[in-house]
Amino acid sequence: MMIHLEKVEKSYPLEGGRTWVLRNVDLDIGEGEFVSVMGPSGAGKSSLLNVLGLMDHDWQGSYALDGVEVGKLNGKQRQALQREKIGFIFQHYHLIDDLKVWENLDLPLQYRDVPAKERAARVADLLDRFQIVGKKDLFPSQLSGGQQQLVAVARAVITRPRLLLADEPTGALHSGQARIIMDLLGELHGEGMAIVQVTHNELYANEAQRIVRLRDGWIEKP
Ligand SMILES: Nc1ncnc2c1ncn2[C@@H]1O[C@H](COP(=O)(O)OP(=O)(O)OP(=O)(O)O)[C@@H](O)[C@H]1O
Repeated sequence: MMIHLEKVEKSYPLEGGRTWVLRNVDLDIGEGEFVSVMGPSGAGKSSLLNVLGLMDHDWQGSYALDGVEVGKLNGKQRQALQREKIGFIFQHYHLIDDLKVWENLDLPLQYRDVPAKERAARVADLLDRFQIVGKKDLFPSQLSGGQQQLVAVARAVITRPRLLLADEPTGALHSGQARIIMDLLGELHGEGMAIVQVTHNELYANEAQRIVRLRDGWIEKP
């Protein structure tokens, strides 16, 4: 199992008690599996993704990623594991405003010491695929919302992570752009990448192999 969650719980303190966000979550995701997470607003979908992506470490229970018990790692080890294995598409794009589009794409490859020639080839390939070659020297603020989301998706996959976590990757996109992203997710899955996508769209959810439904922090039994 690539991901093994057992009795994962998350809550926030609230006057006089706690508000629960994840309840007793047991979840297994296999190597290379493509899973959709659905559920009403506030059900805990983003919270679950943050736990899976090691963005959040303030939870109880057990989470093993490739056999490594994540709760036992310190901050530095968590960051190293995250960098090694996980790509994240955020709901808000988190692009770096003072880097040009191509520099935003290049940066994660620099972190991983990918040689310059290979970096340039991968950046060119994604710009081409996403039909944003003409935007490569612009800054994020000079792009439309949909274009920014495309760049964010490109940045998340450019390092070819083993696990891709996508929080509404098509949320701000018109259907043509959304199709480009869904086709890309399908291809990456075909190449063996494990993908967990949060979506409100039943059609896109069904392109995954399995749908996990959350409600009030609980996983609904199928
Ligand atoms: N810092 C916080 N303090 C208290 N409650 C929080 C905090 N952050 C999130 N929550 C609560 O956690 C619950 C789950 O939020 P989460 O963002 O995971 O939901 P979601 O299913 O992703 O929703 P959406 O579809 O609207 O994005 C919500 O009820 C939210 O109010």
